[in-house]
Amino acid sequence: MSGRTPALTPPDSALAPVRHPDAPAPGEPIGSHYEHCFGCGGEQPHGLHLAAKAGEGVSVTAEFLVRPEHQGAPGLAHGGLLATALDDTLGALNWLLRVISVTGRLETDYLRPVPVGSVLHLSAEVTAVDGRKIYATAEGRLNAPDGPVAVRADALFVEVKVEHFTENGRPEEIRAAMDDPDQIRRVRAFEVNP
Ligand SMILES: CCCCCCCCCCCC(=O)SCCNC(=O)CCNC(=O)[C@H](O)C(C)(C)COP(=O)(O)OP(=O)(O)OC[C@H]1O[C@@H](n2cnc3c(N)ncnc32)[C@H](O)[C@@H]1OP(=O)(O)O
Repeated sequence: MSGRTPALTPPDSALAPVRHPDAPAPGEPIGSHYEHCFGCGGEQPHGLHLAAKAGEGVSVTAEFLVRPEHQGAPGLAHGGLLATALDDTLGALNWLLRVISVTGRLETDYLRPVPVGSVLHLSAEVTAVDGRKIYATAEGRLNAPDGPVAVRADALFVEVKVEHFTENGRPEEIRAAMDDPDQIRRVRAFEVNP
């Protein structure tokens, strides 16, 4: 198994993560931040449809049913999609910290093949915070929360302002999201920490 690169090792000055008082309660579904998100959006027909739940502390869990459209080799999940599943589960940690952050670096270990039809039980937690840098780790287990670990990742997320999205996203989608008459969807797409 690979070791962590220095960029993913929190410095001695890093602090333990703090669960936000308004974070969803353990066991509560987190829901999609954006309906067209490939990882968790309900309106992406070929998306992963990840359903994340808050865990204890600064952690989340999620499940991903590997469907035929997720194949790489015959009958096996594509590795890039497995990285996406890990990345999106890690992204859900934003709701526990109530900050907006994006993936800066993601290092993935593939430990076992993941057959089509498997349910990948994902879990992720923040391990340390250093200013805008959020260090986190995730793993995916086959077919049960205590099944064998098939994939794992270490990641660095970097806190950003909402302008990261509004100034860089394609204007059509930004406008559509901002004009969404559903206020909850509008807030989730743009304001993790209103
Ligand atoms: C609204 C709903 C939301 C909800 C959002 C939920 C989305 C969930 C989806 C899953 C998550 C994603 O896929 S997010 C999409 C994929 N990611 C992206 O598109 C990000 C693209 N990259 C960028 O925009 C940028 O590079 C940033 C924001 C990551 C960093 O740029 P910056 O803001 O200028 O900050 P910068 O000074 O460079 O970096 C800050 C600190 O982080 C460190 N750092 C930065 N990048 C790296 C890196 N790759 N490896 C190591 N370290 C790094 C720097 O050394 C520095 O450390 P020091 O000098 O301070 O020590």
